[in-house]
Amino acid sequence: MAEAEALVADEVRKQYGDAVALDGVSLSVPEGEVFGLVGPNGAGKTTLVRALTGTTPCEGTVRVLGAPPGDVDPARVGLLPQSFHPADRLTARELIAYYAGLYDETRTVGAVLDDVGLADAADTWYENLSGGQQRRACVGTALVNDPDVLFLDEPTTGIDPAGRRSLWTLVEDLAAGGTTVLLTSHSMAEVERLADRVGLLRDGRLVAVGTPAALIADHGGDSHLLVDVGPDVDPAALSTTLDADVTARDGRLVVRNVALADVGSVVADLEAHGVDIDSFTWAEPDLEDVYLRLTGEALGPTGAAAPVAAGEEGER
Ligand SMILES: Nc1ncnc2c1ncn2[C@@H]1O[C@H](COP(=O)(O)OP(=O)(O)OP(=O)(O)O)[C@@H](O)[C@H]1O
Repeated sequence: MAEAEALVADEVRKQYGDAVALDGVSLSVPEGEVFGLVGPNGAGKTTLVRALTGTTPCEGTVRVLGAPPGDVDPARVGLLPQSFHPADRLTARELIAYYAGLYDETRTVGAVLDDVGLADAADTWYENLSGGQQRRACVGTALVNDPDVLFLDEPTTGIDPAGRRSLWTLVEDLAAGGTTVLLTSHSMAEVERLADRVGLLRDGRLVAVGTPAALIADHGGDSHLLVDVGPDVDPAALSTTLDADVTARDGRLVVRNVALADVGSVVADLEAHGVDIDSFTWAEPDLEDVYLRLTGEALGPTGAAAPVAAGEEGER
C-alpha cells in the first residue's frame, strides 16, 4: 500500500506586494518522513511553513493530513515558528503548562521539560533563561500535544552544540515514533543528519529535492582538497599550470577531484609551483557543497570564482 501523504503543496504561490515569496512550489511529504527545507535568507522557507500551516493565505493547493490546514484538528499539528516571543514573566513550566491547557489530551509538562533539557530551569522566568534555553522552551510548546505533524522553523538557532545534539536526538526519537517533521535550517550538518529528504528553495522555487545521499551524488561534486595558502595565489593560473580544477572559496584554494591516495602528490605539485601552504584538509562532498553549488554561493558575487585575497578569512 502506498504511504499516505502527510503534507502536500501543489503549485503554491505567495506574493507580498511586488515580492514573490513562493513561485509555484509543489511538494509531497509522506507520513513519518523528516523533510529538511534549506535555502538562503529570503528564499521562502518560512513562507512555505506558513502556507502549509495555514497561517498565511496562498494560491495553489495545500493539504495537511489530507485536509486543508484550517480543517485539521489543531491537536494533530505542532508548530515552532521562526519568531516566537512568549510572555517574559512566565516560567518555563508555566509556559509549557499554558500550551498544554489548549488541548484536551497532552503529554505531561514534566516530560516535555525533560525532552527539551529544561528540567533544571523549569521555574526560571522566560526572560531569565539564556537565549538557547528560551528557544528550547519554545520547542517544548510545539511538542506538548504530541503532534502527528511537527513544523520546526529553525529550531536550533542560538542553541549551543550540546543542546543542539540533544534536540537532534529528540527529533530522531519523534520520527522513530512516526511523527512527520518538516524542519527548516541553515545548518547543513543538522539537515544531513536528520532529514530523510531535503528540499532546496531558491527565490521561491524548489530547485532540488532528494535524499541527502542522492543530492550529494548529483550535485556535490568530487572529493576535494582545501588548502590554506598565503596571499597572492592565482587559482586560474594554477589550474592551467597543474592541469587541475583549482578555484578559491572563503580564502582557501579548492582543488577538485583529488583522490585520497593523490593528496601527497597534489600538495607537492602546489609547493613545487611556489604555493606557500599553511595547512590543508581533504574532504568528501557533503550537503554544504550541494547547497553552495545550487545557490551559486560557491562562486563570488559576480558569478566568477573569487580570488584568494591577502587577509581574507572564512569558515566553510
Ligand atoms: N510579512 C511579509 N511582508 C512582506 N514581505 C515578506 C513577509 N514575509 C516574508 N516576506 C518576503 O518574502 C520573501 C521570503 O521570505 P521568507 O521569510 O519566507 O524567507 P526565508 O527563506 O524563511 O528566509 P530566512 O532564512 O531569512 O528566514 C522575502 O523576500 C521576504 O522579504
